[in-house]
Amino acid sequence: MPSRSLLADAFRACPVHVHQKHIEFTSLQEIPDSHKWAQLDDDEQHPLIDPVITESVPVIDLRDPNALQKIGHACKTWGVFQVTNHGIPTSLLESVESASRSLFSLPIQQKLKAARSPDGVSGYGVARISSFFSKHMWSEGFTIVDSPLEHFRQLWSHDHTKFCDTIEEYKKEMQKLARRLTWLMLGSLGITKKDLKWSGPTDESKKGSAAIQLNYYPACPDPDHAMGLAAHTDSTLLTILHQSNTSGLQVLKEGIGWVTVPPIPGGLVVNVGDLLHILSNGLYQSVLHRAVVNRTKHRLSIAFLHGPPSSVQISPLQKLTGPNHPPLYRPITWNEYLGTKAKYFNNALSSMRICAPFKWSG
Ligand SMILES: C=C1C[C@]23C[C@@]1(O)CC[C@H]2[C@@]12CCC[C@@](C)(C(=O)O1)[C@H]2[C@@H]3C(=O)O
Ligand SMILES: O=C(O)CCC(=O)C(=O)O
Ligand SMILES: [Fe+2]
Repeated sequence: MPSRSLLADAFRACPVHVHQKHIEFTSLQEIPDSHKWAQLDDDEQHPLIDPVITESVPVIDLRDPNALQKIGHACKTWGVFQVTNHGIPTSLLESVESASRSLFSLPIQQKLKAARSPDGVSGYGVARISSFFSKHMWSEGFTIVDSPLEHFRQLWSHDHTKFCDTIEEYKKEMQKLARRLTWLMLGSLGITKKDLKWSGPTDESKKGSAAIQLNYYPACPDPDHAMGLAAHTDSTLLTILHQSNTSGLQVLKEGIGWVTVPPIPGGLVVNVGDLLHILSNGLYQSVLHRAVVNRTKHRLSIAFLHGPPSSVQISPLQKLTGPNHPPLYRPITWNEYLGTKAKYFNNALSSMRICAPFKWSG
């Protein structure tokens, strides 16, 4: 594992102060006004779609000989897909889920010992994007960048080692899968390792950076007026999400509305992130998604946020630009992009556009 990644420096210059009292969700019989959102299904522009009667997010078996082409199609049309036969052992997914469950079950005072600082990236707290909303979200999060040792020692003074080992193993396996998926996603656009200067296979400094986000959504007495995690795109190349067996993830499909991504046994959700959208010069969409909550069941999700080495400049790949397709975005590093996102949130991409968007044909 690389010692300390530059990603930890990303928010030093743009601290996020979220003025939110930490509450014990489970003790509440009704949602307080601070957490009450407008009726979620009232959005006429983006209605909620029943996945049984409409299209659903593609499920791709990585052993399928046509996986490359199916992945390319999913990235262009949905910006998200689920993968099966991905090689991550079920036992590891269960261990990381169980570690997350233990973490969020701790008393609030204990969790706050590992609270994320306003200018930090790692630790316990609300989602960074909370500062953009007047209402609070019905969730708790824990972000891991680099080693979780110090925070885990504060949470569990005696048995933190086993939780650290689980996270390290998860990071190692997910890193491999993320690199494989990146090549499949870029490969279906005709991009090879030669086209990407920072793609060296072994050099530590060229390995992508990553963060792990543990999300916990307690059961909620009024789920239609609560938001687990508000609509956002991920500031990554790609995100791999494991969700516990309760549904809650929804993605916005253009021209259709919010579509639920149901948990499937052994499946992992893969989102196209903003940096892959930039690399692909707009061919792949970074998917807008959100998490809703459930009246009786709590839900956990574990996101592996995969990015490039944090100091590498990301810009539209030369092979995907030309007279009819000029570069849509200026070059930017992952760290700079996280700063831009912290400032402009869902307008971050448009803030770095250098030419008017165009439609790709085909
Ligand atoms: C690498 C990162 C992406 C992220 C910000 C972070 O530094 C670590 C947490 C990530 C996360 C997870 C929940 C949703 C999200 C929007 C947020 O508030 O924190 C993402 C951030 C992102 O993708 O922009
Ligand atoms: O919990 C989910 O389904 C979504 C989580 C998510 O979008 C994230 O962690 O970035
Ligand atoms: Fe996300």
